Amino acid sequence: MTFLLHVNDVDGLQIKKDGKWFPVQSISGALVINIGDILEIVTNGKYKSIEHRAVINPDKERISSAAFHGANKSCTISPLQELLKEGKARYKVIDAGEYLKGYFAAKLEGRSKAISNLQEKEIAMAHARTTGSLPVGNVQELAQSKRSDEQVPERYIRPEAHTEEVISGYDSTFVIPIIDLSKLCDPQSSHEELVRLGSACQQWGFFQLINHGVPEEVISDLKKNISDFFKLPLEAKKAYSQLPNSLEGYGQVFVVSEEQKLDWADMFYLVLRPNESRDMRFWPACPPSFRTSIDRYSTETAKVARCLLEFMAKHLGVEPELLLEMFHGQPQGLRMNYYPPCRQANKVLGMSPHTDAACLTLLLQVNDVPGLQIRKDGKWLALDALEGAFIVNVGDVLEIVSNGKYKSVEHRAMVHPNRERISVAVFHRPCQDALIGPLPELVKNDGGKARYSSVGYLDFMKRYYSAKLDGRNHLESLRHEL
Ligand SMILES: O=C(O)CCC(=O)C(=O)O
Ligand SMILES: [Fe+2]
Repeated sequence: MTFLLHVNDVDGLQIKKDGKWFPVQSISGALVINIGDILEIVTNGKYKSIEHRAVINPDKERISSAAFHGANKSCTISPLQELLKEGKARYKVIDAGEYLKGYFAAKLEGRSKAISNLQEKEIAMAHARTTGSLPVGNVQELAQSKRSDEQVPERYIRPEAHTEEVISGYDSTFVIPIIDLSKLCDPQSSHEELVRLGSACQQWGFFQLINHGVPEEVISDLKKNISDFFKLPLEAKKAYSQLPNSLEGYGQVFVVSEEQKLDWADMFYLVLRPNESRDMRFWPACPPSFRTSIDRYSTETAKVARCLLEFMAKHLGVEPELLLEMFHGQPQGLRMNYYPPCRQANKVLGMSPHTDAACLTLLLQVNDVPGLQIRKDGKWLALDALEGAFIVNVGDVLEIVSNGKYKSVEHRAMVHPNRERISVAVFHRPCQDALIGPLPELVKNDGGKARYSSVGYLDFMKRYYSAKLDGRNHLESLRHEL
């Protein structure tokens, strides 16, 4: 937004309207306010950034003063998510710094080329890649409609699902670490447990968290509500279906092309924190206690995540505030994953190999059906979830922020031949305007070597979704060769 002041009350400003130039008659003492390119993009084109120019007065000098209110150079510019609910994104996502470069380079071409270049022409696919998922059929329904001797559709057949070696966690060298939060909090045992926590994040990227302090009934209420929700008739669940261009609600994630192979699962995603970003339309009203149990679970898991981040900062040797300020308001999302049974379980995948984008994920197995596998030394390791423990894993953001000390590890989910499997993950992410890059303290300790480029969080997420099916490739694209 620009505020223009006519310093000596001589007019000369003209704006282009419907292809013609119109003079602006200034009112003494008033400011002329105009919308700039960034606001046009952010409002998804609802507000207009209009071309204007200044003409010279034959007799009088003219002086004006403009105050520009711009975007922070480190943020990412894109249409506001809220405004995309009913429609398409009309502009691409871009870093403010990049945008300004394009702006000055194209400055002399009127309505800056920078903004026209950002206008989306063929938006449907591009946008599915950044935020939404292409619609695909409901897998629970598909599974129920199949006779036992019927083949699953070709799009679900994954030859790679069972060609790689899988080891199960009975060999003690392959048991993922167990971290005790009560020991971390107890001064007597804290140091020793902190060393174990650090080593789990560095060597494994995964651990199971016990004695985490989340009341048992908070967990059991949520588990019961989730199981009951997925038992509802399809129509009742579909009341919460994802809208185009959004991941929130009931549907799928990561489907970005019509050719792509599909996962044998349905998903339900909700934004939980900060509280003001909750969209209650998507919060199931059935079972009746569901909303309350999600809310309580959200509060409790956010506490655990904050506590873990503080200990991780301590282990990394940085001021906890430096890490925590990226997570101001503790943004949090929740995903329920429903994997129907599949007679050809050994031919399908519940969830393709991926890393989690967020900083820290807390995962619960809702029923006692195993299926999670993590990549360890080039093999897949099947994980045995401990009753009552959270499976915690380091996401991409934490790998980057820790300058590569902590590892974001690939994992996938398998399907059971005759039992449904349900899991629920809470993702703790940085604020929308955070710049994702290695913490300067850690870079300093690493002899000044930043192992990753810094990018705005939204730009990072765009890369994440578009590279989703390539395992860790989006992370590799940010990694510096050192
Ligand atoms: O269902 C699982 O065990 C894994 C789920 C998962 O990795 C995710 O939701 O990101
Ligand atoms: Fe995951």
